[in-house]
Amino acid sequence: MEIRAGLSHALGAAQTALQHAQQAAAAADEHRRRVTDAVTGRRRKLSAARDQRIADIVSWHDTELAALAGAAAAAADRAAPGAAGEPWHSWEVTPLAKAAELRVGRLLLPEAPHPHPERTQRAEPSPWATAPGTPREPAEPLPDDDQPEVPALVPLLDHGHVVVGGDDRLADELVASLLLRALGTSAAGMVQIVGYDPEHLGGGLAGFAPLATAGVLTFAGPSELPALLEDMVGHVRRINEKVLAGEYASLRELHAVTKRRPEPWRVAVLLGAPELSRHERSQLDRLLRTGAACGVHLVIHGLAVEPGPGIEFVHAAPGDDARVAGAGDLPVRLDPGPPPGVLTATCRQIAEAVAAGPAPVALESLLPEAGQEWQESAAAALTAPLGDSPQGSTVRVTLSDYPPHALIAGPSGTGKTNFIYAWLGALAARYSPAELAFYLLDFKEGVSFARFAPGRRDPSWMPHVRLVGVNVNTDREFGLALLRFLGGELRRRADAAKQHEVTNLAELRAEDPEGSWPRIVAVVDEFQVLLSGRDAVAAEAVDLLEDLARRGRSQGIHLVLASQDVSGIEALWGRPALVAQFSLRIALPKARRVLAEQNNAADTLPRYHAVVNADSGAASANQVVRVPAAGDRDQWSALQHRLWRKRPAELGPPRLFDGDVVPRLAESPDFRALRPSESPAAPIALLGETIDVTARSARTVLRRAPGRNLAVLGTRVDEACAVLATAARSLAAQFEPDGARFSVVCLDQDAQAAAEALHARIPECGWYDSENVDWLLEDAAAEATAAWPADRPHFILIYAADALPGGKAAADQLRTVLRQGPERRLHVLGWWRGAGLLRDSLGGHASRTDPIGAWVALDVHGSELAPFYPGAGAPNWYPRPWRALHFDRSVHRGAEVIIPYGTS
Ligand SMILES: Nc1ncnc2c1ncn2[C@@H]1O[C@H](COP(=O)(O)OP(=O)(O)OP(=O)(O)O)[C@@H](O)[C@H]1O
Repeated sequence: MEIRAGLSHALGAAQTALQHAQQAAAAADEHRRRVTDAVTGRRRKLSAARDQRIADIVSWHDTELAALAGAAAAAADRAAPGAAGEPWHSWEVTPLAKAAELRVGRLLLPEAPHPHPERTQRAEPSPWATAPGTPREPAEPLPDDDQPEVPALVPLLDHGHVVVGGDDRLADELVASLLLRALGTSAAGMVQIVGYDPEHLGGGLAGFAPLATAGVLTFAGPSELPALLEDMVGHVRRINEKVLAGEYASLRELHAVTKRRPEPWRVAVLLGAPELSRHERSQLDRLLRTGAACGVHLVIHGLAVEPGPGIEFVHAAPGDDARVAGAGDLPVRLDPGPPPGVLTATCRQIAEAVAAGPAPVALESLLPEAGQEWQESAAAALTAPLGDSPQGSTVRVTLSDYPPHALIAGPSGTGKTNFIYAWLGALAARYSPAELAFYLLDFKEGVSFARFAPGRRDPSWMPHVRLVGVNVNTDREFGLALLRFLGGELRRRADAAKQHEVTNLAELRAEDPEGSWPRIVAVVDEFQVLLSGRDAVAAEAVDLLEDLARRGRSQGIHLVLASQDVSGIEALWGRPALVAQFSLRIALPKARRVLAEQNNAADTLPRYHAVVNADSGAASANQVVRVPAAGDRDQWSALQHRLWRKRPAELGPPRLFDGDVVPRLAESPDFRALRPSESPAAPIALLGETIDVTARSARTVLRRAPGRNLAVLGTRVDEACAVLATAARSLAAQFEPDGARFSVVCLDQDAQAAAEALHARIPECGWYDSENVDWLLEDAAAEATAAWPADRPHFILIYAADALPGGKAAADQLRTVLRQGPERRLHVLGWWRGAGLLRDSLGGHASRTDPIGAWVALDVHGSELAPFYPGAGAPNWYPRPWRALHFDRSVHRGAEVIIPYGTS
């Protein structure tokens, strides 16, 4: 029992223990299941989070890379804009403000990104600013074409040199690309290429051949490498010395500071070379070191070059194997060479532009700032800029005691007139009219100086201009008149100088500060017309010129003589003393003889340039200047109006003498000044306008004295009628009504209308023709011989006096009137249709001619006038349309040329 009881107890305990154990096992199971579940869940979550994170990172990476590639492409665009980087299919010449890097191919980036289109387009905010980890939309792949392409660029112009190695064909294409892009990014002619291609004799640059015609491309022969290198080294030396001159470190810097580019880029293309000598090698190294600062660049293929600063190495190879040293290890895919069509067309275009010359510079560049005009004093000199020299410095021209006068030469069309405009404009803007006066004469046909005077379209004038003569090619007397006038002014100045005991203008001005002593600049364009021929006009002109040139220098009178060709002007070269005074010489392209004999600078001048030489043309004094365009009407009138508005109130317009214009009596100052008076003792008959610096009328005075008749000689009806009408109208203007008697006799049908018109203009004027002229003559002859004094003057105007009817009786009466009338205040103003016919009226060959005290000859040759001209000779007169020769015994030593007034 005990045992049983013991067993059963033990059993019970065992069962309990089992139960506990089973419970514990179940609990443990449960725990294990829960833990397992939790692990699985956590793992799933983690991997989801990881996936998300990875996706984010990939997306961020792609976007950043794309943005960076975009930024790189944009930077490349900026570094290589336009023609420097544009693909060939859309390529065109685009001159840039500064040198750019040049595209040779594209960089192959390590992982081609697939950016989101909006992101790559977006420039701001910078992709750098975005924190990593920010969720991004997944990148979408784009078609290949839209991927930002990052070009491979190499610097050349203003930076350094390029050495190309590798595949020959690809290297040639690459060199062609570089050169064309360099040409296309600069102004025509600013990149000059020298080719050295001993293997293919220029074949490597064949496409550029059109440039050779314009001198933009030259070739050095196989043996000429030393000369080529020497030449380039020479340029570097010269540019360092003269152009940079210690002031700038490089042309690039000079350009950045001054905005000027005085030298072209010179690119030497060396395509293969034999072994270089030590000297050649050192020249090459010198260029590689120092050339770029002076715009001398080398493009080398087939020649070993050590790496160095500023030297870019390109390895030409197909596919992805090309490399550009500047881009590190990145593979480069090279562009194909330029299409032949593009290459040839571009080269032609550049050659044409170079041949056409540089674009003109604006007149503005010579003028002081607006508001700064008229600030200079002309006491010592007149100085003005005329433009820039090719080296970029401003070229100034001075007129003073030395050099006092200028000689300008340039064949037609080379810009002589333009040069004069530019010079006068630059002077006029600096010196006020009180400091400077211009007298301008143009012997060429045309009206080039007319712009300085008021015209119908533009009422303004250049305030400094006192006289403008245009279309004076047949009126050489006008040139003479100007020289005489200047001679008078010279005397006035010399007298004043003597009075003040001074020797030149600067001193005179200091002694006489209140006086008006402007410097005078007298310009005579095509002055050879004045000096041509061996007549009296030429002789007097040369004498006057010589005197003016010699003495004018110290009195502030400066002569500027211009001509298409000074070489043949005998009157000039025959007088070495005269030529020597013209020490300022200005030669336009191809001008002959204006510079010294050995000085050929004008032969090679480009268009719109001039050689200015202040030392009588000695080569050492040459200054080349690029002349701005001053011919443009708009630019000119802007300047003229600006100065015109500033003119002093008392300054009137200049005298304009236009040889093509018939003057009008109503506008003659002398005619307008005539007033009627009681009984003028010396009535004035005006005859026409003199060819003079002032608009003066020629006149003859019909006082009571023998010989005071006027004869008009010649067959030209209109001119003869014009002279008679002028005389009659001017006489009539001096008398009260009834103060004088006028009779018009018309004996020529052709003059009828003019005679009638005159008759109608003069009140109470008698009219006679062949029917009743006998009455008048009878009356007049009686009057002329009467014993009683005449109560008033009587002017008889006879049209065609040689046609007088009435035979001998009438002729005698006329002779009596001519001989005796003037003393009785009876004056004949007659027109004879020839000098011989007048002689007949006076009584034939042996008769005296003194009843004709004054005459006006039209188409009558000088020699026929001898009998009416005192002394042995005949006046120098070759008839020309609407001009007449006037002579008045009582006042003239020689005859003067006049212009009849028009009939209106
Ligand atoms: N520096 C310049 N820049 C731009 N154009 C110019 C320049 N010089 C001259 N020209 C132009 O060239 C042409 C000829 O110039 P210009 O009339 O001055 O020559 P010229 O030598 O006086 O000829 P000509 O004796 O036949 O009158 C004009 O159309 C003028 O506008």
